[in-house]
Amino acid sequence: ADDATFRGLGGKPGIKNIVATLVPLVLADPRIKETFSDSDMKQVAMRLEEQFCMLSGGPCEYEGEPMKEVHGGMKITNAQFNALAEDLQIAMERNAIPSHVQNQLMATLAPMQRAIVTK
Ligand code: HEM
Repeated sequence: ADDATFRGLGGKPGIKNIVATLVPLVLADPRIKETFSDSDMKQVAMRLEEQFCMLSGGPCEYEGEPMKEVHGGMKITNAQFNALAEDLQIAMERNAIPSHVQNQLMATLAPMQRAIVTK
C-alpha cells in the first residue's frame, strides 16, 4: 500500500498530535459539541487515530464500529459533518501538515459522508 499520506501526516506520532489538537476544537465547537457530551473522548481519540492511520495507508487496523452504526442515531446534518471536517483541517494546519497531504486525508473522509449524515 502507498503510505505517502501516512508519512506526510508524520506517521503515528503526527496523527496522535493532530487528533490531540482536534478533540478540544470539536468540544469547543458550538455546531457539534453537544453531540459529544456523553462520549468517552479518550476512546474516540484512540479510534480516530487508528482510522486516520489506516485511511492514510499506515500500518494500522481500525477496530471501532462501522461509521453507520456509530453515527446512525445522531441525526447528523451536512453542516455538522462539514464543521468537523473544518476542525480537522484547522488541527492539521496547526500541526504544519502540507496542504496537499491535508487534501489527501480529507478525500478519504468524503465517502463516509453518506454513512454519517442522516438528517
Ligand atoms: C469525517 C467525519 C467523521 C469521522 C471520520 C468520524 C469518525 C468517528 C470514529 C472513528 C468514532 C469512534 C467509533 C468507535 O468508538 O467505535 C466516532 C465516534 C463519534 N462520532 Fe464521529 N466521525 C465523523 C463525524 C462526526 C460528526 C459530524 C459528529 C457529530 C456532529 C460525530 C459524532 C460522534 C460521536 C458523538 C461519537 C462517539 C460515540 C460514542 O460515544 O460512542 N462524528 N466518530
